Amino acid sequence: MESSTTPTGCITSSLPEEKWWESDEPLYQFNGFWFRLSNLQGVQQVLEHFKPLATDVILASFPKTGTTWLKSLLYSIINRSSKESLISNHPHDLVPSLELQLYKKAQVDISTTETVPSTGTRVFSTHIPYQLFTDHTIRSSECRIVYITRNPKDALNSFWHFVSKSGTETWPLEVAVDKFCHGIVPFGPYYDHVLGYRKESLERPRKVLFVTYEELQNDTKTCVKKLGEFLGCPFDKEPEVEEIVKSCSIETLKRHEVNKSSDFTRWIELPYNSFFRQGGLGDHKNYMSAQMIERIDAITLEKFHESGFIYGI
Ligand SMILES: Nc1ncnc2c1ncn2[C@@H]1O[C@H](COP(=O)(O)OS(=O)(=O)O)[C@@H](OP(=O)(O)O)[C@H]1O
Repeated sequence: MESSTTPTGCITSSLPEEKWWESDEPLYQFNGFWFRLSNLQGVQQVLEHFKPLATDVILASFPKTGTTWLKSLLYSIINRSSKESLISNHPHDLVPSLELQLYKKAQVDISTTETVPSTGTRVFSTHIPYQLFTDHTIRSSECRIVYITRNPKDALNSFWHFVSKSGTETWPLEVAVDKFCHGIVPFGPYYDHVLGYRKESLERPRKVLFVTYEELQNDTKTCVKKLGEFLGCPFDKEPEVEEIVKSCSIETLKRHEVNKSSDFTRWIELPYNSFFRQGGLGDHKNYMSAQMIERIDAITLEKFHESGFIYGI
């Protein structure tokens, strides 16, 4: 879809607005998706100015679905010779977010960015929904995209913990569930986000690789090999795969001083340690009531299963 409107001038004046979480800024709906104002400005810059190179690798995700994990894996796979840099660098600094970087750099030429020095490959992340990209940017480029998704209940549970921890007030989980079910969550609706990339991965499997947090969790080694093949750097030594799996595990990453730090990350004004909680599958069961689970499952059935995607319950 060619995005029809671009927010310019008074960026939000004509956009639908919704309260998301009491202590946070409101969300604005732009071309069917919800954004914080600070995100929207970055998204606009990317949509207007980002020109991917054919060699670029873009990690796309809905928030809280495994972005940080996949950042460390992609960086380590592409840049195998300097895996040790994960020890002193946070994955979010090694693989910068497109929308946050462009926003902060205020249109400075992004081509000067060095992300993976040993190969020259640039690796960026983005939470921008595929539907928003125009034919002139990522869609027509030869760049490769790896999309990660996660069970919606675990993703929302992770988001809720993240938001609750960063604010002064508690955010009732029932409110978070209600907003999520209405699609009102930064970069949401979650379901449209996932389906946009999934459709492209089915139509253009050499361009978009679709992976899930669950498959990564259940068989990290196989996924790492699949990523290597997709990125054009397949593995021929099993120990190399094993080493990457280990060095990118949440247990290993949590031990690095940089990831224990409560300082703000370079691009995102959030503490380094806030991207590592516990990881794993099914933690939503410890927080969500049966009613909340039922409600999300009903929407998952309607949105995913009815469109042929059996996932998320
Ligand atoms: N290496 C590794 N392995 C497994 N899981 C990991 C890893 N790193 C981060 N995490 C967990 O991923 C959740 C955060 O999601 P994101 O990284 O997508 O967050 S963000 O969008 O970048 O803000 C969040 O999940 P929850 O623990 O369920 O909250 C993190 O703990």
